[in-house]
Amino acid sequence: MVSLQLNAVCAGYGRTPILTDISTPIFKGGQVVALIGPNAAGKSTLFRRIAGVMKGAGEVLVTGASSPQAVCYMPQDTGANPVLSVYESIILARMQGRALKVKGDDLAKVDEVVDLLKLESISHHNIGDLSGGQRQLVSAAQALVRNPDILLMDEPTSALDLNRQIELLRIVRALAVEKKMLILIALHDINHAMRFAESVMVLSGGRLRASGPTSDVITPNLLREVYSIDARIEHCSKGIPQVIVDDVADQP
Ligand SMILES: Nc1ncnc2c1ncn2[C@@H]1O[C@H](COP(=O)(O)OP(=O)(O)OP(=O)(O)O)[C@@H](O)[C@H]1O
Repeated sequence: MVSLQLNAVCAGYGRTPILTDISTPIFKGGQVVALIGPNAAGKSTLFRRIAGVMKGAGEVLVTGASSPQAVCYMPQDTGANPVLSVYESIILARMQGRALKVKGDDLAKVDEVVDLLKLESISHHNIGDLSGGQRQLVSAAQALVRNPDILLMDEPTSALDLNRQIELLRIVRALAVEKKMLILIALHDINHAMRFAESVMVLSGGRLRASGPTSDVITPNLLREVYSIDARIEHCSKGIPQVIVDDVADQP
């Protein structure tokens, strides 16, 4: 099974350091890990560093991967050419880094993902004609179709309506369990983190403020220190902890 551990990881842009000394426990496949933190905390930068798009000091240790292209980074929006159809853009994502000949099992995988994310009705539409939420679902499809061992999803629900947010996160969680994938998701919605992630990493100012089981880490104290809000943890009718925000905290 795949596993990921960060050891004193750093990264920056030019001479400006952004991430400092990030070390984590070992995260194993089969789970969802939420990455939370305020704007500009360094969440996307950390994903780029894990995906190998950025270099820096420290180690990103991946073991048990099934292929050399174990890690897939899903940006918030699809970068696909606007004149491609949805279906074509998903095939191209599937074929990334492989021989150009599309085989039957590639098309079967594309069909599976189109079906999973309910994209049939728009599969022949051009990317340039889609709504923001539809583009975001195509970005998710482009990531899932590659069947990575480790999937880094950067705010995958930011453009989706509430129903589709829950639907996508349910699919993601089921895939993590079923395919033993390790899925890291950057989220601004703490309640989604509490509902769908076993573990959480909290970034603030480019440093790891806390990490561990979601219900242990997300507390009123942490929310006050990291987000400057006064909040309580209540439980929904299914018994899942959820954050109720009372106010913006007084600044010290
Ligand atoms: N390409 C870049 N060149 C220079 N600085 C950058 C670049 N991308 C991001 N930064 C800076 O790095 C810092 C962290 O940005 P990053 O996008 O990683 O934060 P984030 O936690 O993902 O933020 P958000 O929640 O707002 O999406 C910010 O100060 C940002 O201005």
